[in-house]
Parts: sequence; structure tokens; C-alpha cells
Amino acid sequence: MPGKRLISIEGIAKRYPRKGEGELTIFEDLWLSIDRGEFVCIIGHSGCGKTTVLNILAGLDTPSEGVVIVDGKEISGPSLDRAVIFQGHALLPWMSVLGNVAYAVAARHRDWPKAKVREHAMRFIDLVGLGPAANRKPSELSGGMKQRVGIARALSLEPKTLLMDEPFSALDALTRGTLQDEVRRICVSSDQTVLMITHDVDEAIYLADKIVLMTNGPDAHVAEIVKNTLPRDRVRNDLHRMPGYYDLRNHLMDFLVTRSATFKDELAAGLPYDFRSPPVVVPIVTKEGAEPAPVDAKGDRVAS
Ligand SMILES: Nc1ncnc2c1ncn2[C@@H]1O[C@H](COP(=O)(O)OP(=O)(O)OP(=O)(O)O)[C@@H](O)[C@H]1O
Repeated sequence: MPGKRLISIEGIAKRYPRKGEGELTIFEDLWLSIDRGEFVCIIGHSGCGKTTVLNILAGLDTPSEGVVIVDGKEISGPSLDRAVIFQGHALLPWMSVLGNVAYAVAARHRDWPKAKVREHAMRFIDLVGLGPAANRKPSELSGGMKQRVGIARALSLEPKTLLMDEPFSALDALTRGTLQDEVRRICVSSDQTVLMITHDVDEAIYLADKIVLMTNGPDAHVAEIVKNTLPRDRVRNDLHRMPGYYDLRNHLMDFLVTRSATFKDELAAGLPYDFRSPPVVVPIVTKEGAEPAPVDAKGDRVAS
């Protein structure tokens, strides 16, 4: 029986040589764990290293320090168990929708006959509503349709982990909303483990079970992990009516507007902080009115 934890990011840092001398540290001492079936979003300002973290998890980049353990093994390169959905769809332009998805399926299941590959690919193309467009080339698709192909391709691999780098950011609001609904439905129903990067606070609140807040780079850190306690069967259009929604939203906005920059000063001023176990916060305003309730590393409330 596999354990609950699927991914363990252990003390990773990323450094680049600086022109002249020394090194530029993008982020440092980053610890994060992700359980099976958990949907995790990373939020932070541009340049704090979100994409780098995702690329390290994908095996497309390596950390300067630290390790990433997936399913009990240290990762050493890309794997079809960790599928990536990029912002720019990365489709093969000469292949049809079916060709693009089937190509990935055939790479995953080298022993499958063509008919089985095609049937499997079509199941995921249908799942994202692209059945009628299966024979079209990417140049004949809208941006939203191309992104659906990327999603179908990643899901068709039935990966242990789905990694998404701002997958909806280039889409118009209507298409973005529809695709968020579809991705959420698919991920919740299949208990998919997901790490997603977003700049969009509302997207994170809708999709994530927990939201990782990164401070501004360089020398970025995970400042805290916000637990999303809104009901799991939430509906996008009703989010703002749910008790606790504004507490959660205001907490995230306050972090992005202020604490993402001032966290370093808090550390310098002696804020007790354990990088191995960033505080888990449930931003529910207490009866007395002000601060988020403090919780321990498991997300259980502790006396303040
Ligand atoms: N090869 C490189 N050499 C030097 N610096 C690099 C290199 N690659 C990335 N960086 C720097 O690392 C930092 C983090 O980049 P990254 O793309 O991970 O940030 P991000 O948080 O995802 O930003 P955004 O939200 O804008 O996508 C940036 O400041 C970037 O300039």
C-alpha cells in the first residue's frame, strides 16, 4: 500500500553564476510535500522561481542543492509519470489532434497495438470535448482548443503527477472558466495529484487544496502554506457566497501586496521560522475579528 505522501521537495535551492563574480540565488532552502490526490498551487511574484521549481519537479532542470523525492525515489530526469502542461501548448504542428495525443500514448505504452493507442487517445480527446475536432491540425484550432489538446495529451499518460505552468493564463475569461471547470472535474474525479503555478488568486482558490505562497526573489522562500478549507465540491460561480471565501482571498491578496516583499524583514527581525516546515495557515477570521487562526504543520489549529 503506497504512503499518503507522493512528492517531497527537500531543501532545494537554485543558483546561477553572476556576471562578474559570485552567484545569484533565485530561491533557497525550499521544502514542500504533496500528498496523493492533492491539488497544490504555487503563487508568487514574477521571478521568484515558480517555473524553475516546476521544471525541477518535471526533471527538466536540476537544483543547485537539495533533492526531490517522488514515490520514494529521488528524481533524476523527466518521466512520463510526471506530465507537464505548458502555457504555450507545445503541440506538434504537422500532426492532428488525435496524432498529438496518440504520439504521447504510444510513447507511454510501446507494446500497444495502433487501434488500442487510438482508442485510448480518443477517450481523453472526448473527455476535453474535442472529439469532433480530432482530425484537425493545431493551426485550425483556437487557443482554448489547443490548450485542451495539451490537457488531453497530459491526462492520456495517466501520470502520477500533473504539472501545470499557468495553463490558462493566455485564454479569454470565458474559455479560462470553462477549462478550469473541466480540469477540476477531471482531477477531483480521478484523484489526480497536481502542482500548478498561477498568478490568479481566484483560480487558486477554486482549484487548490493548498496554496503555497512564495516571497519575492531573489533569495525567495516559501513563506507559508495556506490550507483551502472551502468545501471540495465547490462551484466557481458560488465561491464568493461561501463562508470564509473573502477571508481566504484577502489573506492571499495581503500576502501578494505586502508580505511577499516584507517577509525578509520579518525574518531579519527574528520571526521564528523553520524552513523545513513552513507554517500552515487556515485564514478563517476568529470571532474576535483579526488574525488568521494559527495551525500546526498538519493544518490543525493550535492555541495562540
Ligand atoms: N539560465 C538562467 N541564468 C540566469 N538566471 C536565470 C536563468 N533562468 C532563469 N533565471 C532567473 O531565475 C529567476 C526565476 O525564473 P522563473 O521563470 O522560475 O520565475 P517565475 O517565478 O516562474 O516567473 P514568472 O512568474 O515571470 O514566470 C528569474 O529571475 C530568471 O531571470
